[in-house]
Amino acid sequence: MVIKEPKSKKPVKQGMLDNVMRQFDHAADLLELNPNIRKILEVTNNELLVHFPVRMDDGTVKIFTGYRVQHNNALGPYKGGLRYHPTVDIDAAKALAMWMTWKTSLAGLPFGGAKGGIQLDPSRYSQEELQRITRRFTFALGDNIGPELDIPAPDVNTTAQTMAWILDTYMSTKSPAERSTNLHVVTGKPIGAGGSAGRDRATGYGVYLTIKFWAETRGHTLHGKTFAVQGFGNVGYWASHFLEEEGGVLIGVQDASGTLYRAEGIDVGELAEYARANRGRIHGFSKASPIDSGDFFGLDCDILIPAALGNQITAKNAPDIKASLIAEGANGPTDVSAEAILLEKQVDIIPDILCNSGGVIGSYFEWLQNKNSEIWPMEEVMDRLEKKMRESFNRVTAEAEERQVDWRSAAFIIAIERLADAYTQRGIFP
Ligand SMILES: NC(=O)C1=CN([C@@H]2O[C@H](COP(=O)(O)OP(=O)(O)OC[C@H]3O[C@@H](n4cnc5c(N)ncnc54)[C@H](O)[C@@H]3O)[C@@H](O)[C@H]2O)C=CC1
Ligand SMILES: O=C(O)CCC(=O)C(=O)O
Repeated sequence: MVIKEPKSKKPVKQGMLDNVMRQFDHAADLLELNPNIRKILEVTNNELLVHFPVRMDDGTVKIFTGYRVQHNNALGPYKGGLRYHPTVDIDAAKALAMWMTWKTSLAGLPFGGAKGGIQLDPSRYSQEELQRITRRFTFALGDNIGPELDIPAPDVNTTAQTMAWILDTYMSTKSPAERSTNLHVVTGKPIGAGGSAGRDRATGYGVYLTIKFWAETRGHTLHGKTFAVQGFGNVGYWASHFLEEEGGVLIGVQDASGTLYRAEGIDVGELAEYARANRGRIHGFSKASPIDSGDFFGLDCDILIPAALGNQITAKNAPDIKASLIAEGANGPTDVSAEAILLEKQVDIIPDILCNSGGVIGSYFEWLQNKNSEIWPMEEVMDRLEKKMRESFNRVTAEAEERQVDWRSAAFIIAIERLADAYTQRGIFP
């Protein structure tokens, strides 16, 4: 199924914002979405940009720029990660916040969508500096975040530790009575600081589950299936770990430091151990061969898992892709023109808002446990996660079948319809 150009004539900007808007427009056209609801959903509710000073280890003061975009909260508090990366800007935050709105809606969660972060390269700062940067950013965000208002979580280059610093800083601004009841201001925390069992692996496990469901749908087994993963951080590692457990063979890996290939398979645990000792980088791992980064997406494998940044699969490299499945661990890894090429080639694509939704579902479980003073065991978290992922996957494939559209369009339609119902039932658009 080829994605048609949207009817609306907006200026075409390169980048993730253009991509998510085109995806939205396409689904809204298919749905014949009420034009008033369309107007609401195509804009963000709030966009916060903060500049804040931080003292560096050498005593100098540096000014940083942070962002938090709150796209929509019709279904519940704003929810979404914080990214620390040089490419973070207002448009990136807007695009990622919109994807969060569709993702939480599709998953049937009582959340809206937000995203943010800081424009920086974390590899240039010490841990102490990153802690001070995070604390000053949290202070600058002030009461624009909150457990019932906007709940951040980890994303690229932010971790459970980052969330713990945010929690601690946020708490320090509250009265003693509020301090014990605000643990759910962030999710993805370390377990000892109120985190949930399983949130660390929830996104990668969800990616693996959708691949497993895909294999069932197509009548395949995962045993012996070859896969390549771009990004060997939280999402890429855990997705690879679970796929390997099921008999999948990792033949290619790319991260910001390099690209590796081994036709006979790369041991996921060994590579992870190497990366852990090498500041998270895979470069220099001796049990696989370094290859040219431009050859990564054309690797001969069954499954490709982009689990790094947006707009990685483009019209330039899409024709080279040999995999029969793309499982989008990352947000927005495939641009609209690449998607048209891939669908024409009959490559299956599990869209990001479905494929990587295990993370925010895991975050919802953490938020619920904090709110209700509960602690769930790992098994319960993983069982509930699997149930929710299966429901979402089945709904998307059934909608796609019924409407004869691709999986991304079906996922967007389900997500937008839920939001449209919320606005209609509130009586705003009788
Ligand atoms: N952490 C989470 O729970 C969730 C993350 N995601 C998405 O998954 C993707 C990855 O996130 P995380 O694993 O959390 O981040 P991470 O910071 O743990 O790992 C990012 C990985 O991407 C690699 N990378 C960065 N730039 C690259 C480039 N130009 N080429 C190749 N590799 C590059 C890094 O080297 C690293 O291995 C992002 O798109 C994020 O938005 C989506 C849902 C939830
Ligand atoms: O866990 C969350 O709240 C959001 C994670 C995230 O940023 C994402 O799903 O893209």
